[in-house]
Amino acid sequence: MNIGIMGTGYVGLVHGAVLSSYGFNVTCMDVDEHKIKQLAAGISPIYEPGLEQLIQRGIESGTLSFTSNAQQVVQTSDVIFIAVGTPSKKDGSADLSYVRSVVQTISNHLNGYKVVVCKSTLPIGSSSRIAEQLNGALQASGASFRVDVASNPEFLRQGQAVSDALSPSRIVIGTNSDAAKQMLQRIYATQIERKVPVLYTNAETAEMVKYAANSFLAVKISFINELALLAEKVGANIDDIAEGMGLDSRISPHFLQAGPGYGGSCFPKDTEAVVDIGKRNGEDLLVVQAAIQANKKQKQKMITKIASRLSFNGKLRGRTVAVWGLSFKPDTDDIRDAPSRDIIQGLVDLGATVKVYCPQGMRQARRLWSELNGAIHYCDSEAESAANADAIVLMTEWAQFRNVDLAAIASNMRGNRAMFDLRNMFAMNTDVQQLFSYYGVGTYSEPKVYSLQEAK
Ligand SMILES: NC(=O)c1ccc[n+]([C@@H]2O[C@H](COP(=O)([O-])OP(=O)(O)OC[C@H]3O[C@@H](n4cnc5c(N)ncnc54)[C@H](O)[C@@H]3O)[C@@H](O)[C@H]2O)c1
Ligand SMILES: O=c1ccn([C@@H]2O[C@H](COP(=O)(O)OP(=O)(O)O[C@H]3O[C@H](CO)[C@@H](O)[C@H](O)[C@H]3O)[C@@H](O)[C@H]2O)c(=O)[nH]1
Repeated sequence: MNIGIMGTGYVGLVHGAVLSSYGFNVTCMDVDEHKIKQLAAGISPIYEPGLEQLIQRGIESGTLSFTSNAQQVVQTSDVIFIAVGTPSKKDGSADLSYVRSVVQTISNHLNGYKVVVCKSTLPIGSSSRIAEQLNGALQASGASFRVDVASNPEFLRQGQAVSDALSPSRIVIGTNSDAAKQMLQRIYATQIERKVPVLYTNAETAEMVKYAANSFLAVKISFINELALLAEKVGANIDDIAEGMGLDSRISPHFLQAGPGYGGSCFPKDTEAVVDIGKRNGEDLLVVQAAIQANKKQKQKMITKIASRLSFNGKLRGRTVAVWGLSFKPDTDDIRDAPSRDIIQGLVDLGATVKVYCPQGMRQARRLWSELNGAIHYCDSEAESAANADAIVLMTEWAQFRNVDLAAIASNMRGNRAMFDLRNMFAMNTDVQQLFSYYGVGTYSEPKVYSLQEAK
């Protein structure tokens, strides 16, 4: 079977590489020719553990290829996956311009029966509209064939995308077409044999499962983050609270890690999009709206917390803050909607000198946060960023931060040597807490008064 994938972002690339490892003939297509050249040379444009090796193996075995020739992909594929981005528009609704463009491209080149599979996260009803558009055009042109369209949302997590695609938590197949269903069963045969649960439903339900899952997880995070703020006030410990709650299997311990707020390429845009879909259908999704508001508040609270411990007259002029971690989570170089962006902006606005270090996120930050160039200083290591700093803000829980020589780092800092551990990485480590004026999230700590000479 020949599989075409339109869009080589996270989802297209990981999915394509995994399918090629199962022996399918996969061609990945993208309008970004630079990306295609890189990929054809076996270079992954994104940092994702295991992905580059998988791409190289696919190329070597001849099952994976890359092109910017859409016509060739459409015409040689039995199944075409749509995996282009669906970012947020300013009003929160999903920007479907990439989807529209790719559907038009598919429509222009159709030459026989195919199954078109929507992998992108799409507003409810999109797959059916795509089917209408494609089949309407075929009918108008007098073609003697039709296409089937299925919704097959993706649930992979960045940082563990390859293993998630190899062993997904579930496969959701939304279609009324038996032919499309059978084609997808063949594609996922390996996972189905391994007893991965499969949900067969209609396209609208499949599309909504994706928004429901992401917004529920976002609600869970905002819930624990709000309780973390309260825990700090009342002398309770949020990590213990999360453990105590999570031991109830109805609640589950997952996604109860308090932090600086959720970010990334999915939760922020998908929560906004589902609220927009609700409004268009006359339903106010109040719980999701509250999660979005709480997430904004959380980031602001982190800025206020840092400023209240470090500031002089509410300002941070003269203070130097080292930020560890820019990516929205560890093991990815993705900085889309990362909480670090808003928190760094808040610190810069208060006058702080901000030095940043991230194991993988700095290349993207230099490129995408150009407005911050000049306002922040990029460093080559944790130690360089913290040298002579008043505080470290641990923004993202990269595992390597556990292995740095924190005693040496603390000895090169100044003032009260504050550590704002926004991921509670060292919340159980009393040695680390003795090296710094330590502040976790949702962990009670006595306010410490900044004791060094005030900034000029
Ligand atoms: N990133 C994730 O972890 C993740 C997980 C599950 C679902 N999703 C969903 O999958 C979709 C893709 O997300 P992503 O993060 O992989 O996207 P992305 O923004 O990283 O990449 C999209 C790619 O599509 C390409 N593209 C745009 N227009 C095109 C066209 N007309 N033809 C061919 N290629 C085109 C772009 O050049 C880009 O390389 C989104 O709807 C997203 O919500 C993402
Ligand atoms: O207990 C938690 C768990 C996560 N986060 C934050 O939530 C965000 C998202 O994390 P995660 O869900 O691990 O990353 P993503 O790669 O964005 O994956 C989510 O978004 C994808 C795109 O839709 C889905 O496919 C995945 O199932 C869904 O988990 C990150 O900023 C995390 O730091 C927390 O603050 N606390």
